[in-house]
Amino acid sequence: MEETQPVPRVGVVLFVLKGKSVLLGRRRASIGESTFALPGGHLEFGESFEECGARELMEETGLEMGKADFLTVTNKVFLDKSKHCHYVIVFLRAVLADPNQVPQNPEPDKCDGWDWYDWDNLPQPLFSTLDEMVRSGFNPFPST
Ligand SMILES: Nc1nc2c([nH]c(=O)n2[C@H]2C[C@H](O)[C@@H](COP(=O)(O)OP(=O)(O)OP(=O)(O)O)O2)c(=O)[nH]1
Ligand SMILES: [Mg+2]
Repeated sequence: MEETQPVPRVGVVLFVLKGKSVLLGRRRASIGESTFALPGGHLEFGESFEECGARELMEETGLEMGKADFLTVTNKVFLDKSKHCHYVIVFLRAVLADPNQVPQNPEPDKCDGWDWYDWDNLPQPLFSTLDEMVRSGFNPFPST
């Protein structure tokens, strides 16, 4: 039988911003279990980064994405417990199509729920990639 070699995967992750707040949810997933993370997921065949971000946001929170811009990219190997993965993650900054939309939690097996958190008072623990970005001084807000 042919053996499948592990390969790097591409993820698209969103900093959804509202005022000075960012949308986070506590993960229920093997990587980053119980940590606060941004919405996002795996890029599917043929998708643009924006299409992937909008699809993942809708699937995970029921929210409709508005304008989105490229922010940064990371290249990270996760050696979590028994699961080893390698991700290239494209981070987008996004706003909601309608800022009055309220996040839902259609995937309760994957997330405890979504809420807005002040950037200057983020919850802990943060998902490792996000934690590293915050510690390095990364700021997703547009410079005025
Ligand atoms: N959702 C999310 N993923 C992140 C963040 N930072 C980061 O490096 N990632 C990486 C690790 C994740 O395993 C990978 C893909 O995101 P995900 O696990 O949410 O993927 P998904 O929604 O498609 O999940 P699934 O359907 O496979 O369960 O992106 C983050 O803040 N949020
Ligand atoms: Mg996800």
